[in-house]
Amino acid sequence: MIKTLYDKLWESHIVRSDDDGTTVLYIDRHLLHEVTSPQAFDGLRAAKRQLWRNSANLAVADHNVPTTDRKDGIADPTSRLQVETLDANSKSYGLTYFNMNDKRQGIVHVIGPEQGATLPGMTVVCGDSHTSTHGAFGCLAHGIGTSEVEHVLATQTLLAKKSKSMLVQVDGALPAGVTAKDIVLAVIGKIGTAGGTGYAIEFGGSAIRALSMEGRMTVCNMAIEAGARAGMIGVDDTTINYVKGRPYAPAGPHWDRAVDYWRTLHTDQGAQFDMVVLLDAATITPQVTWGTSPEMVTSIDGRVPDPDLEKDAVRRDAMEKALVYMNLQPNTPIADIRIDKVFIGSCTNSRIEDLRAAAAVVRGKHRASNVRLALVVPGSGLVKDQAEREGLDKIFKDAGFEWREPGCSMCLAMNADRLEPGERCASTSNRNFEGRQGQGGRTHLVSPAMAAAAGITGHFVDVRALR
Ligand SMILES: CC(C)[C@H](C(=O)O)[C@@H](O)C(=O)O
Ligand code: SF4
Repeated sequence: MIKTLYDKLWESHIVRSDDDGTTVLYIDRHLLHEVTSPQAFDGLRAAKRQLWRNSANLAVADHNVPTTDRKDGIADPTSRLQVETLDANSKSYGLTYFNMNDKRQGIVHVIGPEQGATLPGMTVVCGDSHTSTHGAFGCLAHGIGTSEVEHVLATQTLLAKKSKSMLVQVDGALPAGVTAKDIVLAVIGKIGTAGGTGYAIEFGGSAIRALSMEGRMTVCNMAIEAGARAGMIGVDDTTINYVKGRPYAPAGPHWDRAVDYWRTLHTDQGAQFDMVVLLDAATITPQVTWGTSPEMVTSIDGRVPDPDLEKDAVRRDAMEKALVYMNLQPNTPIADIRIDKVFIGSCTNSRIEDLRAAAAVVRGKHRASNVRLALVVPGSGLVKDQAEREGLDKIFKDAGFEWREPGCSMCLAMNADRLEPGERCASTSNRNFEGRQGQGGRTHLVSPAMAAAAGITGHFVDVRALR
């Protein structure tokens, strides 16, 4: 029988399925962080339930951790309480937990794959929308709510209904200087933030196949911003080579058996999708968002759009509102927009390859005088170590960029790293909603190379012209 990757992942995890499609799905890996787990543990305790399968869980503190000296602990009482609560819950339930001083600590979506805790063929859930990231490994991976976190802890299953399937096929060669982030921003620009609603998206095509695992994770990470709960990519040699030798990956004879199975995890030739979207990689340029939704995006050589030219009244309203919030005038060339801060980090773009790309741009140059702060926040302690072994920290520091400890940081400003009201930021993160990086802050989403380039010139610039 001819199947999509999604069919295969779904069917191999059904515990029970009712006539109306309601399905009890087995969950292989459950990742936890401090924001969405406290009530789940409270519920578990109140009902006197135990963990169904302790070893399926991996917990880490990431959203609220400081990115400067951690010896002083966490100053903000709310953040401190959240992290201490995860410390205590992990201890009392005997969970595997990377606390904030553990070298392996980092953003939950960076450390899962890094540890080999995310493996092809798994169902992976976490109380976090960007769990779609893990789909890059040929997994069925998506975010869940806090009551579902409790359900998974107690039963290792989830109640779910199958989504429709969408193939986003990106063929051709990406131009130099254009990255996975530009692909996914271009996809969202094309289908919109509601385009994937009700679908599980598989990304395919030669441009996706050519991406590293880091790049594939960037693409799947933002499937949720296209409205889909899950994004996924079929398994190939790139996947298998990445997983090999990681701490939680199978070894010895188990490895060979696993690889045999993993190699079946791709969509069969001729399988049908409910919807197919095609993109030509050769036409994609460096992307910059200009508004307060990831779909409000254009090319670096474009201009801020003019709402007066928009015929749809709802869209026109949203554009007008966004331009007021962003303090931008219609028709302004994107390259004329000056920035105050740079943020290189987040589960979208804080892996080693992202840091290498940014460092290659800033090497031997210096932060522009109008850029008050340029933060580089590695996705994990191990990414940070690797970057330091390669001398990337020195390149950033010499260029006037700050080199920080791992965590979510200024992606959502739950810790001390934030934009002040009115500040404008070139950010490698995934959301540009009002106030996302601090109240009144203005976020422009870009790739790491583009964020680095903006940090050097003080305004958005085509990174391809800078080299
Ligand atoms: C805090 C968490 C629930 C949230 C999410 O689910 O995405 C966060 O990670 C985000 O990126 O906004
Ligand atoms: S880095 Fe940002 S998007 Fe990712 S989990 Fe943290 S807050 Fe959410």
